[in-house]
Amino acid sequence: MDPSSSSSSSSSSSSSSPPSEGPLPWWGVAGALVLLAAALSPRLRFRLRIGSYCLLCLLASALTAPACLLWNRGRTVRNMTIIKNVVRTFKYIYGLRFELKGLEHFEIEGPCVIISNHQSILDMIGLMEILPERCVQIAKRELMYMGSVGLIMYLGGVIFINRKSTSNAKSVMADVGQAMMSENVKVWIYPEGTRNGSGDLLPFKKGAFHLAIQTQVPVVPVVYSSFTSFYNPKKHLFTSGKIRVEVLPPVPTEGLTASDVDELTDRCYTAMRETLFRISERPAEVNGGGPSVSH
Ligand SMILES: CCCCC/C=C\C/C=C\CCCCCCCC(=O)SCCNC(=O)CCNC(=O)[C@H](O)C(C)(C)COP(=O)(O)OP(=O)(O)OC[C@H]1O[C@@H](n2cnc3c(N)ncnc32)[C@H](O)[C@@H]1OP(=O)(O)O
Ligand SMILES: CCCCCCCC/C=C\CCCCCCCC(=O)OC[C@@H](O)COP(=O)(O)O
Repeated sequence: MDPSSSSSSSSSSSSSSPPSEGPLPWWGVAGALVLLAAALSPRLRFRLRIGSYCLLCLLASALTAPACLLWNRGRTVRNMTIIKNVVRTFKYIYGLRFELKGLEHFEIEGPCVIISNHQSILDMIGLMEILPERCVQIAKRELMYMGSVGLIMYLGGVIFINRKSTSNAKSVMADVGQAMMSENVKVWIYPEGTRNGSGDLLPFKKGAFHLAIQTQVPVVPVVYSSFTSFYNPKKHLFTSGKIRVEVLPPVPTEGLTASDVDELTDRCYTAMRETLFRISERPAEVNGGGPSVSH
């Protein structure tokens, strides 16, 4: 019997008979069950999607940190360019599309204080979509302990404050003011002081406005449209979506003093709230603006 024929016969017999139908490996079964459960359960689908985002941030941070260290040898605002280019790819993974308006208002020589509304941890994608060069953020210090994400924030020059201690926060912000001027750095602050997914604005904290007046630099308001059409943790909603971003004209602070903080805060709050309602296609409230400063 010709071995080739026997092999061909065995191969023909093997090619004619269906592949051996052994049981699925355990991981195949587990994966199939997760996918089935996710298809059936919005809550699970939401948790898988937002969990993948957290995992992506942790992994991307762990991989970007060595690049920052090799390229820029430590903590410097120059690392923000590397971080920005990495995070900007996330929008493709989650199907987020940005419509940008007013970027020319970022073309400011020298430092400024940028303020924007803050809706969720997804804001990092919107932040990096338009982040100008040499711009760092003010963050709650708890974020420093978020593993590789905390490390990458540190390397990018993020300034950590203790929100629970006004005196500590004020002294840190005073140091920020000096660094802004000496190192020609812009500072991005979320004046609401916390995430707010309501589709409206929380009353503004005053630190950003004190900082701008103390350094006599302009305040540049930035507004992101409401995420509620595609992201709502309470409804386990997290799909793809469009985000309108509008950079408003700089608000000058030359000649202003600490006694002008409340008026400057109100002016920015009102302009941002009107913009938020407009770009989110939400009817403006009949009774005008809400409270602008924390009481
Ligand atoms: C490669 C993959 C990467 C994957 C990860 C992606 C990105 C990571 C990398 C980089 C991006 C990092 C982005 C991080 C974003 C983090 C966002 C946050 O953490 S938001 C929360 C923290 N931020 C804030 O809280 C800012 C807003 N808060 C303030 O500005 C506050 O004013 C404050 C300074 C914290 C003080 O807080 P307080 O509650 O006391 O607020 P008030 O404003 O009411 O002030 C009380 C009182 O003090 C006076 N005041 C305030 N500040 C000052 C000042 N600087 N000087 C003088 N006086 C001040 C104020 O006027 C009040 O007095 P009065 O009522 O009499 O007027
Ligand atoms: C080894 C320790 C590992 C820790 C695991 C951490 C798990 C989460 C990991 C990554 C999450 C990605 C987050 C990207 C940065 C988000 C910045 C942000 O938006 O923080 C919220 C803060 O603005 C306001 O907080 P609050 O609304 O006041 O609350």
